[in-house]
Amino acid sequence: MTVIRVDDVYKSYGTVQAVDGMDFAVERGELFGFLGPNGAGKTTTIRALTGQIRPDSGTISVLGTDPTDDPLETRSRVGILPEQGSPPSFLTPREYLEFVGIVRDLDPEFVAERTELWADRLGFRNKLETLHTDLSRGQQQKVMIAQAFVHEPEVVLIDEPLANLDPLVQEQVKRFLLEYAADDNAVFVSTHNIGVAESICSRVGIVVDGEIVAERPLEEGLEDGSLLDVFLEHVDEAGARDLPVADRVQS
Ligand SMILES: Nc1ncnc2c1ncn2[C@@H]1O[C@H](COP(=O)(O)OP(=O)(O)OP(=O)(O)O)[C@@H](O)[C@H]1O
Repeated sequence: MTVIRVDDVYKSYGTVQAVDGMDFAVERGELFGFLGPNGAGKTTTIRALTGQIRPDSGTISVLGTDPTDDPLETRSRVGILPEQGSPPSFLTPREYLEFVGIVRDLDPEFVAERTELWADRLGFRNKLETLHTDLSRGQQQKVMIAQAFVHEPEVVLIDEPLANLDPLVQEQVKRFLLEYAADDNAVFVSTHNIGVAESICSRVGIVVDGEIVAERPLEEGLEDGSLLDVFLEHVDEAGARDLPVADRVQS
């Protein structure tokens, strides 16, 4: 069943054409990778998927609803982990997750139980009562992951999921995302990191200059070389320069 559908979407900021005829669909059970270089239009697309901006033209449907028609309904059924989002500096993780629970109209006992579960899963239990301002960037990222999943959404939109996390936690989060998607949910991961896309995604769409230029299923390996080869084939020199060094030297 299709849970995200983006049909011929365009969005410009003044003279910059950020999204330029974007087309894709994501099904339940998929961990879909939205892979593109800096400035490809990934964040703009996520903002449209969450109803924060209205496309200039084209249509978007998330769980059967146009997110700009009913952003609150969309956000109640969707988990969002924004790029470089950080929790409020003046709250502790426990207070913030309680706050998210209230906004999402969740039972406080359920939220308290989920808070413990996420704190254990990501290893921030000893920081539950510490103000975010006193947490490291990686610890704040863990709290942001917890808030995206606390209401057990059917669709989760994540911008650069593993940013700032240490390798052990990266592995735990990868495993969790795979399990979460397989449990009849959909996880949409936006990233410029080929390694991340290759290691977790069941399917990848390569985004260049505001549109998807290639799509590949990844579960059974690629027929036309590595994902890096496919990526480089479709991304111009400027995009290739933006790749993390580890990805450039890996082929
Ligand atoms: N508010 C804005 N005003 C003007 N231009 C913008 C704005 N937001 C984004 N852009 C431009 O739109 C294009 C797409 O940006 P977007 O943030 O969607 O890319 P991205 O793929 O998420 O990049 P990155 O991987 O660097 O986060 C870029 O050229 C960017 O400079």
